[in-house]
Amino acid sequence: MTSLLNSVPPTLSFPNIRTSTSPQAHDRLAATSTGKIRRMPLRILADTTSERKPKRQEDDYHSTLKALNSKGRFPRKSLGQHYMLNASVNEELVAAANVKEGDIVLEIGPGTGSLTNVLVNAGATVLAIEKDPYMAALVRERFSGDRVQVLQEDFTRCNISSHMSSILASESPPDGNSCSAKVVANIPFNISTDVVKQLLPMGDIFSEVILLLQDEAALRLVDSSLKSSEYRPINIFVNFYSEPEYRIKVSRTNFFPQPKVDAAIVAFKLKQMADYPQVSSIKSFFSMVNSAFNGKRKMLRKSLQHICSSPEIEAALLTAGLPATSRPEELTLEDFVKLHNLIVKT
Ligand SMILES: C[S@@+](CC[C@H](N)C(=O)[O-])C[C@H]1O[C@@H](n2cnc3c(N)ncnc32)[C@H](O)[C@@H]1O
Repeated sequence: MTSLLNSVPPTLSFPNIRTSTSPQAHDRLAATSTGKIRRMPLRILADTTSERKPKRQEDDYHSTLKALNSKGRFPRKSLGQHYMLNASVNEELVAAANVKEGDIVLEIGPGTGSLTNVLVNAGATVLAIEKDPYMAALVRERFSGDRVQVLQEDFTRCNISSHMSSILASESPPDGNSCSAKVVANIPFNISTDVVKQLLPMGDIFSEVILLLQDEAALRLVDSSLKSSEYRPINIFVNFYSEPEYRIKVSRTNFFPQPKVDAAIVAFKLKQMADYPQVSSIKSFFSMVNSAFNGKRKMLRKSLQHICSSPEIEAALLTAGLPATSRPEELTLEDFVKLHNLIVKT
């Protein structure tokens, strides 16, 4: 695994904002400068032509902090506001999704817009969902002449299918073909599970979901092996709906303020519905998987007794090529699928 270490020059300092990790200090970080958001003069020229706009300069440490200062904002811990200071991490995120001219990209939590900037430079149309009204206003203002739509909403509560359907309908080419979309986001760590649960079953809308996650959570989602104590229903869920890949470790030193943990880029290639494992009912499948893990130490012939009798479960396990004494952490996704189709009558 590669690690992007110390890519923010350690000698750089910004006089108005101090970095710290304690909650009190996090909330005390006052932004006192009146510096304005940097705008590239070439943008104005580009607005007057139908040609593609010249690329803007990438954000760096100073521009990110300056953007925060321009709105008198200080990072809010409750919103997981750890801003990316290293443009090459944003480039990695965009490259992982292979974003091309004309792609439609959902970004969750654009913050100051440093990743949005790279997405726009790659030619994407961006739908950005930002919960913080001040940051939503900042990004809306910053990208006012670009193909960027900013919605001030809580991602965990918004109707993302409906937002995406509207944007896909308006952006689809006139030949009747619909275009597919991607997700690229540096999300707050505290909503990672919600985001994964909401987005992975949306293979009809998104082809790739590229997220910057907490490193440990990323490893648990992607690498959890059978019989490990980290193996959970979410692992079955992730592999049911996607092909996950741990891409690159990102050191905590790349964020402002610096979090207490490292991060990692994870790429989820979403499956289309036709490629999901064949189960008679997805709802009853996950209900069975959750019940199986509720009694993690229990054998399946006990924890699944509400579905059918112990002898029937033992017989199904043997038919599936598994020991009658199997426990949930010993079953792969394929094993769970076989077991479900043998014991659940829908
Ligand atoms: C980790 S910061 C990343 C900011 C920016 N993308 C960057 O790379 O610097 C997370 C961003 O998500 C926003 N956010 C937090 N909770 C959110 C939610 N539930 N829905 C949408 N945005 C949220 C925060 O306000 C913040 O701007």
